[in-house]
Amino acid sequence: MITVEHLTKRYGNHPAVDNVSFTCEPGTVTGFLGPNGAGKSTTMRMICGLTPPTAGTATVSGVPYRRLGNPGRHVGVLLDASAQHAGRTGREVLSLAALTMGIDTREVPKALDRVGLNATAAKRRVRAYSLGMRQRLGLALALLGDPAVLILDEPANGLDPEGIFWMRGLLRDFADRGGTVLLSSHLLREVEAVADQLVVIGGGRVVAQGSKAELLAASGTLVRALDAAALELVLKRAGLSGTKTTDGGVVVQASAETIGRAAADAGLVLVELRPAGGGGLEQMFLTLTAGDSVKEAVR
Ligand SMILES: Nc1ncnc2c1ncn2[C@@H]1O[C@H](COP(=O)(O)OP(=O)(O)OP(=O)(O)O)[C@@H](O)[C@H]1O
Repeated sequence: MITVEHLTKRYGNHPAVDNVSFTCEPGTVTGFLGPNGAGKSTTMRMICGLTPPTAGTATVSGVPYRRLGNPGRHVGVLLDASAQHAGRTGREVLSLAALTMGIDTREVPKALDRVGLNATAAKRRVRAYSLGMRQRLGLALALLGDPAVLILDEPANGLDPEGIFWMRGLLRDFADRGGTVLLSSHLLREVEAVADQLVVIGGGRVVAQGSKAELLAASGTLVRALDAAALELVLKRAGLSGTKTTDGGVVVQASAETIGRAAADAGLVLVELRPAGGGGLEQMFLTLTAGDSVKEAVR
């Protein structure tokens, strides 16, 4: 269980994280989504006691991270895949961590095997690892203490499609066995496939949160017309704000009927009018992070 209450971090006058609250329950994967600079890493660093918050609190299994005795046995953390000592081999990295956590070093080969690092890779120095291999090593390290909670910042970075598929399976299995996972990403497709819950952050603030199903259902209406410029004009005249999609549609925070009537009144031919949720999480993400008016609409 992770509980974040009113977490805030200001750098000078800049609010990197602004009054962020959410919980991650056992048995679930929570996707922590946001564009670059949204405040994901800063939030995760605060949860892990690495960055002191300006205000607010965060607990893991009911306790602030810094007060956890032997934290690696409670929570597995992967914040930066390149944080490992480049001169050590993968096996050395895990062996040292095992000694620190009081774990039998005979667990190390199993941990390497679990993340798909073979005996040759285990003997290589981390500086020779690809980013994907570093992510795998970071995951092995996070899982080594058999924790109940995983906190992973962009763990899919550098993994190939097969690696991403593998990681999803691993996280799903971890949650299905009662674990709690908080997983950040700016690549929405990655999270869509594995998360049950979503927290979407933009400009340091939570702009949407809830179950994936709820959020997709509440993501507005996608409309497309033969004449895109005329549609824009009609929406503007009807006082309907929208966000353009990359393929010529518009996502509008209004019902299909409202949009359809406005189009009919103007004699506009629509070629598509449907809940935007069917277009996937990416559309919702674009909508939610598009502008303040839209953010207000989802509060
Ligand atoms: N140590 C720092 N000093 C000053 N500003 C910072 C510091 N760390 C982060 N920031 C700022 O806080 C904001 C949030 O950054 P953060 O790294 O948390 O975002 P993010 O969502 O993790 O994005 P990314 O995926 O790009 O890392 C950004 O505007 C960033 O420039």
